[in-house]
Amino acid sequence: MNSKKVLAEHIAFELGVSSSEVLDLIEVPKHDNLGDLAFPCFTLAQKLKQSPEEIAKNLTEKVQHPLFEKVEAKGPFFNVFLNKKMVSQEVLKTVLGEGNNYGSSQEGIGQNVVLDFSSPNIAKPFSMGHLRSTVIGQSLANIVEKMGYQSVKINYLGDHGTQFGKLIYAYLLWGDEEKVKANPIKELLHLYVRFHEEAEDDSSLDDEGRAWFKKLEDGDSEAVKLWKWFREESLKEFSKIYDLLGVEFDSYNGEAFYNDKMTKAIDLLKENGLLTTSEGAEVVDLSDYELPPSLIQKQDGATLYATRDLTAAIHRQEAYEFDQAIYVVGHEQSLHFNQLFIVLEKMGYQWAKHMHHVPFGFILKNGKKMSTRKGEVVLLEVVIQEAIELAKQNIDEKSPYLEDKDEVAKMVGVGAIIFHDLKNERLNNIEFSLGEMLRFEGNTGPYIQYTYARACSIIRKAERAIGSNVAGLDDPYSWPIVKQLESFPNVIYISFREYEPSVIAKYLIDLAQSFNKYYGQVKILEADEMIDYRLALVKAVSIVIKEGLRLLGIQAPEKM
Ligand SMILES: NC(=[NH2+])NCCC[C@H](N)C(=O)O
Repeated sequence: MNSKKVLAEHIAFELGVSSSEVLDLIEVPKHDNLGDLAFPCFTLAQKLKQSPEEIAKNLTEKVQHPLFEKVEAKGPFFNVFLNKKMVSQEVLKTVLGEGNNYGSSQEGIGQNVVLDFSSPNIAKPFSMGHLRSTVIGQSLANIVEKMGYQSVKINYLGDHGTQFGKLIYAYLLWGDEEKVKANPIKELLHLYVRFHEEAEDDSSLDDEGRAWFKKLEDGDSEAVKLWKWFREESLKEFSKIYDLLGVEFDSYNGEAFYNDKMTKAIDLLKENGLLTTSEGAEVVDLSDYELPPSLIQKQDGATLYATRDLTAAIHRQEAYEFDQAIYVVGHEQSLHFNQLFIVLEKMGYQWAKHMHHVPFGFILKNGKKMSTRKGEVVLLEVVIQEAIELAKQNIDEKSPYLEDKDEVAKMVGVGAIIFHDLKNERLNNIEFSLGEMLRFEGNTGPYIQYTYARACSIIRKAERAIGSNVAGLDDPYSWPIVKQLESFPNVIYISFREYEPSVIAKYLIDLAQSFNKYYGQVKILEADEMIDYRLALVKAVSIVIKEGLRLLGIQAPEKM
C-alpha cells in the first residue's frame, strides 16, 4: 500500500478520470505546513469544466481514507496530511518483510534488455569516456533487472578498422614482443603514434598499413595471429579495470565479430531499395529526416562503423529477441545512433523503435576534456588504485583497528569513483577530482557507505532481534525518513524510465542526510517502549541504502 497511489485512486474515482493521470500530477509540497502530498487541480480544470479552486474544495468533502489524517483546499491545491503512525507502520512492515527485494518490480518479466556499454578500443587506453560508459551501463543493467527484465550486457569492443593494419605493420617494423607483453596498451599505443609520425614523411607506410589491413580482412594467418594477440593482451588489461569495478559482461562480441556478417545487412538494404550511390560510395539517404546520409560502403568496398553497428543490431535482435536495446555511449556519437535507428526503421524493423542511445557528457580535468590522444596516457587502472590507496589512508586515520582494511579500502575507493560519476545527471560534464570523491562528508560515496556502516553498528550494539511487526512512529525526525523509504520503488522506476542512475544517487544522499539528522537528534538505543520501532526504522534504512548502492554498482561495508 503506497499512500501516493491510494490518494491517486481516490481522487481519480471522485473526478471520474484515470488514476495514472492523477498519479503523475501529485506533488510533494515544499513546506510541511502544506501537507505531505498535494494535488494541483488546474491541469484537469478544463476537462472537468470547473475552476481549480472548486475542484480542490469538492475533493476535501469527498476524499476520505484512514491513511489521510487531514485534507484541505489551499487555493487550486488539494493538500493531504498523512497519518504518520499508519504510513510508517505499513512502510516498515513492507521494507523489513521484503528485504533486498523491496522496490523490485514485475514490469519486465519475460522481456530482454540488451545493453551495449564500456566498449573500449583495443590497443588503445581505456579512456575516461569508457569509464563513464562502464559505470552508467553497469548501473542501468542492475536497474533493468530490478524492474524484472533480463539484461544482456555486451562489450562491443572496438577491435576492427584500418588502424589495425597500421598497427600490425608498425609492430613488424619496430615491435618488441617482451615490451608488448609487459605493457601492452602503452607499447601498442606507442607504436601507433610512431607510425603516424613517420608516415607524415613517408607515405609508403600508409600504403603498407592498408595492405596489412586487407590481409587481415582476408584472413591472412600472420595478420590474424598478431591481431588476436593484440586483442588478448588488451583485454587482459581492460579486465583489471573490470575486476576492480566488479563489472562482468555476457558477451565480448566486438566490431570484428560482425566482419563476415555484413554482406547480409548490405543485401537487405539493397533489396529494400535503400542504397544510393553518392560520390562512388553506397549510402542511405536520410534527407527526409534532415540528416546527413548514412555511409554504408566506401568506393573501395570498405565498410564502416555504421555498417557494423547495423549488422550487430540485426544480429542481436535475432540472437536475443530484445524488447529494448540501450547504447551507453558519449553524446558526441548522437548523430551516428540517430542515423542507425532511422536506417533500421526504414528497413521495416518495428523493434528499431525500442532502441535508445543513452548519451553522457565528458570527464574534465581543470575544466578541460581529459583525453588520451597525443600519446598522453592517463592509465585508468592507476587512477583507481590511487583512489583505493587514498581510501586506505583515510581508514587508517579514522578507524585504525578495523578488520579487513584492504577489502574495505577497495570498496570505498572504487565506490567513491562510481558515486562521483553517478550522482551527476549523465549529460553533465564532470570535473575529475580524487580529493573531492573521497571525502567522508558531503555528497560522496564514502559518506553514503559510512551512513550504512553507522546503521549497521547501531543494530549490532542493540543486540535485539528486529521484527517486521511494528507499531508506527510519529515523531518529526522519523517522518521524513519514512516518506523517503516509501518512495524508493518510485525512485527506481524513474531512474529506469529516464535511464538516469543519478536519480538513485541523489535519493541516497537525501536519505543519508535525514538518517544522520535522526541519529543526531534521537536516542535510538534508549531502552523505552519504542526502541524496537526505532530499530526497525534503522534496519529499513540500512536495507534501502545497501540496495540503492548495489543498484549503482557500489558495495557497502558493514564496518568502516
Ligand atoms: N555499438 C556501439 N557503437 N557502441 C559504442 C562503441 C564505442 C567505440 N568503441 C568508441 O570507443 O568510441
